[in-house]
Amino acid sequence: MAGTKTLLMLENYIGGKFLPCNSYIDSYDPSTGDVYCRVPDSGKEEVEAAVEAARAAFPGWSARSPQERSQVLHRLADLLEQALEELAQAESKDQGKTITLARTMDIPRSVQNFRFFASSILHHTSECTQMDHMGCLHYTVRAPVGIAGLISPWNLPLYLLTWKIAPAIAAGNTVIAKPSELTSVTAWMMCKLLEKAGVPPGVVNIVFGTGPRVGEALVSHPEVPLISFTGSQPTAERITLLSAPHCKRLSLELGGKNPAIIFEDANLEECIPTTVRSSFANQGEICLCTSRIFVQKSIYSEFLKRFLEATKLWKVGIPSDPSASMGALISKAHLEKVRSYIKKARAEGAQILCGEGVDKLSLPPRNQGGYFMLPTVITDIKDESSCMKEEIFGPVTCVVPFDSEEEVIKRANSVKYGLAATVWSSNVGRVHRVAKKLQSGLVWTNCWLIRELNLPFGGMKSSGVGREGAKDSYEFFTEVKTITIKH
Ligand SMILES: NC(=O)C1=CN([C@@H]2O[C@H](COP(=O)(O)OP(=O)(O)OC[C@H]3O[C@@H](n4cnc5c(N)ncnc54)[C@H](O)[C@@H]3O)[C@@H](O)[C@H]2O)C=CC1
Ligand SMILES: N/C(=C\C=C\C(=O)O)C(=O)O
Repeated sequence: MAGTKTLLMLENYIGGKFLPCNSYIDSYDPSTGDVYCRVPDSGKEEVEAAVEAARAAFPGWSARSPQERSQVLHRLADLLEQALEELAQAESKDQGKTITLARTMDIPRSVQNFRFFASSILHHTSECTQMDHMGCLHYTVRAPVGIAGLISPWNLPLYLLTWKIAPAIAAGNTVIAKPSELTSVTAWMMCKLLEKAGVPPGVVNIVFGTGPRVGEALVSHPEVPLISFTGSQPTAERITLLSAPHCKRLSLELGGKNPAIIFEDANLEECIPTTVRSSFANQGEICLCTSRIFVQKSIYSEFLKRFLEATKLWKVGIPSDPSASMGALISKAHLEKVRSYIKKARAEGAQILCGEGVDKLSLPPRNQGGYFMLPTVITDIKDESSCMKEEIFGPVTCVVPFDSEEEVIKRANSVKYGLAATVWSSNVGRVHRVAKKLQSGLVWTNCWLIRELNLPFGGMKSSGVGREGAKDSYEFFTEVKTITIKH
């Protein structure tokens, strides 16, 4: 355990108060491998306190009008925006991502999440049907469910946490959120803004700590009727199991093994830089990242040559370097896991064309213990290989050739995941046809990660259960009732 003198010490935020914890976990700076922060190691006791606070806050918060709640969300968005630079610096240090990505994507999107749901909550309508022959009118009303349990991962820390908190409180719920123990700092910083934004005590409670301790205490608590989770599939299975005795409502956003399908008529000028980005953005640690690139045979050699050239320009640097395209991976354990996939691929006879084990990484002496690796491109690999089947969640992508449309759809669909696919072609008919046949909750054609927050976001098959977005999140975070009036 590290000495505590110079370390950043986080506290839980419960009932509008910062509260210390009995025990703490070390949190590492991924760019150096040094402990720099200590995170509360909360458990059942803290969840109990948070439930009490959330329960007490619920009647007042849920009774406010959507307009009143919307104003609070707008104020919070403004305060986050004012603190953008400070939050971006903190996110980059805590997660290992580049400062540029934190400044241009993570924190702006966190701000947008509050603004978006502050607006969308004002525009929902309910349903009404007539049954004149029975002299009846039927209509629906929606009400917040109660205390929402929100569990978020380490890859897009504030971005994904706010994507859950914003719709939950906009709809009138109170929440208990548990960020990843690996990246808790920006959630704690946001807590400092809640009172000023006008969020009443107990509406947003944040308990820090590990999944098995505080995560499970939250999921198992009988007074938390709904859980929204983003993370890995094995954890989702555990959450499902623990929620089953209480019949909880679950939203599960899980992993992907996302294909990019590149047809011979693709615009390679646009396709290549976008596919480099979709493979390696945020060190490949986004569930939407491309990890299987299928290229039509007639352009395979040209694509591979140009893709490799572009990948080699994707600069790995320390997170604070504004010219870096990629920073450090989240943890030593994760770096080792990602490297193990490359080892396996090599042992199976695949070719590693660039990156890990091929090129040399150059880092300042202070960062030699950081969790860095180069973007890695694998080829000559079989569809059955674990690199082509399992989520690696790192800067590794496989490039393989295909012949026909029918063949590539079958191969793209041949994994257990179904989250996000990209299709590159200038043939509009083909683009529609292929998009429709892919088993994927999201299909981007001739682009990647252009988000329309109104529309459903989520995966098929093992990539998840449920959807998030304006209407979908509203429906998840509210209980619907059908009322019949006989007149
Ligand atoms: N969005 C995604 O698709 C993500 C996928 N992953 C995948 O998962 C792999 C493992 O990463 P992890 O950090 O271990 O993901 P994870 O699924 O274990 O962690 C996500 C969140 O769940 C919590 N958690 C863990 N165990 C829990 C439990 N038993 N009950 C309640 N909450 C629990 C964690 O503390 C964290 O807040 C990655 O290598 C990657 O492949 C990881 C993060 C995000
Ligand atoms: N859920 C994830 C990304 C979501 C992105 C978005 O909503 O735009 C993930 O990487 O886990």
